[in-house]
Amino acid sequence: MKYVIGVDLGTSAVKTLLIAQDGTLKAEATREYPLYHEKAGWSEQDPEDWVTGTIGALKELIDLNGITGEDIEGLSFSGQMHGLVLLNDADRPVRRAILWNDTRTTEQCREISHTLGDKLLSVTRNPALEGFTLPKILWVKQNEPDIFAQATHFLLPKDYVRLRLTGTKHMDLSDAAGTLMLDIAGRSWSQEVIAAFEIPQSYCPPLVEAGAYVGTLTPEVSQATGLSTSTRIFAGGADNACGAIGAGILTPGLTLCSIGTSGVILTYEEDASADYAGKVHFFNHGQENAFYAMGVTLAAGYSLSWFRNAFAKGETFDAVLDGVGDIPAGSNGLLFTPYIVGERTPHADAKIRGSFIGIDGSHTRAHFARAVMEGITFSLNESIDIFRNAGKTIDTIISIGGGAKNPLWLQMQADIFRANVVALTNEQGPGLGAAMLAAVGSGWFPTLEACGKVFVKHDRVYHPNEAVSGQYEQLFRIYQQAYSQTAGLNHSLYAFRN
Ligand SMILES: Nc1ncnc2c1ncn2[C@@H]1O[C@H](COP(=O)(O)OP(=O)(O)O)[C@@H](O)[C@H]1O
Ligand SMILES: O=C(CO)[C@@H](O)[C@H](O)COP(=O)(O)O
Repeated sequence: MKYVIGVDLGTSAVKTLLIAQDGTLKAEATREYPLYHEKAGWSEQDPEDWVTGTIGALKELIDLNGITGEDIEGLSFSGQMHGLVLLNDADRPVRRAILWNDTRTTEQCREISHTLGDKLLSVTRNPALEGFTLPKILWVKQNEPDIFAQATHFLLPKDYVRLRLTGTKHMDLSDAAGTLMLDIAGRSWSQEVIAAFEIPQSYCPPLVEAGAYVGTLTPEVSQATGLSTSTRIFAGGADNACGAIGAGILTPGLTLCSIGTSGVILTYEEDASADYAGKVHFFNHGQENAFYAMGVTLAAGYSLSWFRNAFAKGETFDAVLDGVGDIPAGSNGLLFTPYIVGERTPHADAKIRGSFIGIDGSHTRAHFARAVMEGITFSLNESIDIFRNAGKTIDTIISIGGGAKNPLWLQMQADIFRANVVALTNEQGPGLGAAMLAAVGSGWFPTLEACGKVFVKHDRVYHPNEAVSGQYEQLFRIYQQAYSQTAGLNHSLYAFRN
């Protein structure tokens, strides 16, 4: 039997999937790693943790499943986007990686917007947001000049892991799109952008397609994992591009909802002509010559994880959500805004923070848990609103990520989004997309669409309940007022955060 492996370098953990030629999941292995929040708004990881975790998970995948390295034909990656890994000339990180959910760079974003003016949107197709990579490079340059002086080039998280596994250095277009330095339509580094901030061309790695063959494992990694040096390694893509591939979002008309640490609503774009005026992100897809637009809720699953850690430590998500189904839509008047690390869509605001509004003496922990789920889903609905207002039809949504594990949440998505929500059997998120890139690269299928027909399997469809949807529509209009009603208070409280 032949297999491919998908490696999903997530924010909370690296997940490795062993996938057979019929698309079935044969095994998986995961390694978690820590996040460092030294100051409010900061979020960092140690790239060495990613490498150790990936090698450990790959070894477990091979060791425990009675297969040999030679059985694995291809391996590819999906990675958390935007994280800055600054490297020296020996290809070693000069500091910890600054992640996508780190919001220290508001000043640098202002500088980028001011310097590039209209060019920013026309070339990079995105506004300057704290999470993107270019502002992080400028932050290190301005705040840690001694460290910056040691750096000679940069990579994104999964590119660094791939470098350590294969010894080859690349960045794929779908991930490069999130640096704010790529000419998205032209599919090349924007000379205008990098020159404007005096970033030498040599800082930017060679660009490849997500499906490109990039090499084989080094003998050391082969020995450490049990994988063979004959396994072909393919570049891989940004986690949202891979999530879209793994959910079969490969043709126009399809929409994805992903609730992982962050949450996204993503729609397929067959060319770069759509213009959302920067209200949503616009990036290159992992499928060649295609694109996608997406709105991002920074703390989607993270809000529920925070709630569990703060108020139900040690409990499973199922235990935390116990009783939530008995509470009516609207959590008996309790509303939650999931801005606990700032927000991106539709309010790009690093200083906003979350609220519970309408706390009543009768509310129990289950009301709070339901309000958290509803608030996250309302936030995602803001992105759906943007797409619908731009003329897109959104009637069917494929739902993935940890949030898709709970049937109640899937029904809530259908009710709030007023769309049919499709769950996948064996939902594996971006890791499956990475495995599909490896399967196509290994010659198992001629195209990603052909692979999707075998690998992506639909499960139950959740239809909106008209009465509940009507209630949620009213609640959503109330939710939409919460940002402007709480922004001033939160901005004043900013000075009191550590
Ligand atoms: N059984 C569950 N029920 C509801 N939500 C869940 C469940 N399991 C995980 N989640 C949510 O999914 C999130 C993790 O999703 P995942 O896709 O694994 O994250 P990432 O890849 O971003 O690290 C958690 O933060 C949690 O909010
Ligand atoms: O910043 C973004 C997208 O722009 C995030 O979606 C990251 O790519 C990480 O996502 P998780 O899968 O860890 O939630």
